[in-house]
Amino acid sequence: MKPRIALIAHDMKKDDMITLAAEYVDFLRGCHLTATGTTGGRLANEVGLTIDRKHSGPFGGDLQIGAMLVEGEIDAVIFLRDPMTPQPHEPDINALVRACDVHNVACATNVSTAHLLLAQLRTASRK
Ligand SMILES: O=C(CO)COP(=O)(O)O
Repeated sequence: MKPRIALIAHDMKKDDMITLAAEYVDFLRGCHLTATGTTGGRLANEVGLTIDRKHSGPFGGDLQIGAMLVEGEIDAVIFLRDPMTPQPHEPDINALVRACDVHNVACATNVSTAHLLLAQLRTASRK
């Protein structure tokens, strides 16, 4: 089965997400990708990925992805959070990260961990 990966980035981290996705584009093309609205739009336009786009984070996108995760529909989350900027939907962000912990779903919240996670998933997919 294709890895099912959620990709989410706050505004100050979106450029990092684009760079990361471009680096793993060949692998990501073979995955089922879900993203919050604006992140997904940029990944589609700038990296050419096919993405299942949910609402923007502040409008419930994190919660939609959290609900998918609870239903067992997401294998890994790359969530590049901005720790320096207050977000209006902080409770939704915490709910998504908590859901990852509750359901033991891998969740990378910074670029270094995202590299480790994507590299591992890519290696596993080649076996
Ligand atoms: O706010 C977000 C995650 O909490 C991301 O939402 P967007 O991808 O729509 O900017």
